[in-house]
Amino acid sequence: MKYSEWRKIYKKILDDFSIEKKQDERAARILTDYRDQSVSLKDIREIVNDEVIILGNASILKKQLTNRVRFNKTVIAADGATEVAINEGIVPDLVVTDLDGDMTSILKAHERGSVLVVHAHGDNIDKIKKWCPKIDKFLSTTQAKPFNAVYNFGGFTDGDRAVFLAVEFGARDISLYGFDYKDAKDRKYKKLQWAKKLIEKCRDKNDVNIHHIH
Ligand SMILES: Nc1ncnc2c1ncn2[C@@H]1O[C@H](COP(=O)(O)OP(=O)(O)OP(=O)(O)O)[C@@H](O)[C@H]1O
Ligand SMILES: Nc1nc2c(c(=O)[nH]1)N=C(CO)CN2
Ligand SMILES: [Mg+2]
Repeated sequence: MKYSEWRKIYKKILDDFSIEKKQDERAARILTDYRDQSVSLKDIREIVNDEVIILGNASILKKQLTNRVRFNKTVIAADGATEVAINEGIVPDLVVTDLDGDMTSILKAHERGSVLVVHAHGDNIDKIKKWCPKIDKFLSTTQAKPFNAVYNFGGFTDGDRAVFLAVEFGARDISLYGFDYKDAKDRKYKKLQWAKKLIEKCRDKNDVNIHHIH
């Protein structure tokens, strides 16, 4: 999604969650301290196939992954879903994270070959400073205005950002495991309602198939 289009949605999100844009921008600038660790867009393009599986972190995920035959599509884990995937012996091709999932599992996945997509926002600056030095290579994203090698493909939560990223890199058919927008409370519930709305928007704008696996 172009930033000119995302900006209108971003304004509504800033209002809805009382997020300070200036802090999001500050976080994005801090990511540039790690620019020598950048993964190229070409690397991401090679990873994302036509058919993609995205793992969200709803409590149903574990059951959905247990006893499944291994996937032969691109697998993208959204943050906390990485822990469930790794415990089931699945190494995601990509992990989309704002660094508040289980970092031991995320770093383990990275050691085993997962490429990380690290998102900066005003409320994870400490986590960026703590974890980015420990990551070999990653792609940087922001929800504010993109610049240099800090990208914005659209999306807000780790899960819907994974959908926007997949579509940006050519995915046409996306299966969502571990997505249950009602399975949370308070601020997290509100975030999941945004995730749902944004995934629908992404599907309608790009005419891609998105299946929720139950
Ligand atoms: N019921 C659910 N509970 C948690 N995550 C869900 C659920 N359904 C879908 N998801 C997706 O899985 C993603 C990863 O979940 P995780 O629990 O790691 O969330 P999170 O790191 O707190 O999310 P965020 O940082 O995006 O708020 C979420 O960003 C969301 O898009
Ligand atoms: N500033 C800010 N940005 C975010 C936040 C958040 O809590 N604060 N949470 C997100 C998804 O969980 C994504 N972006
Ligand atoms: Mg997260």
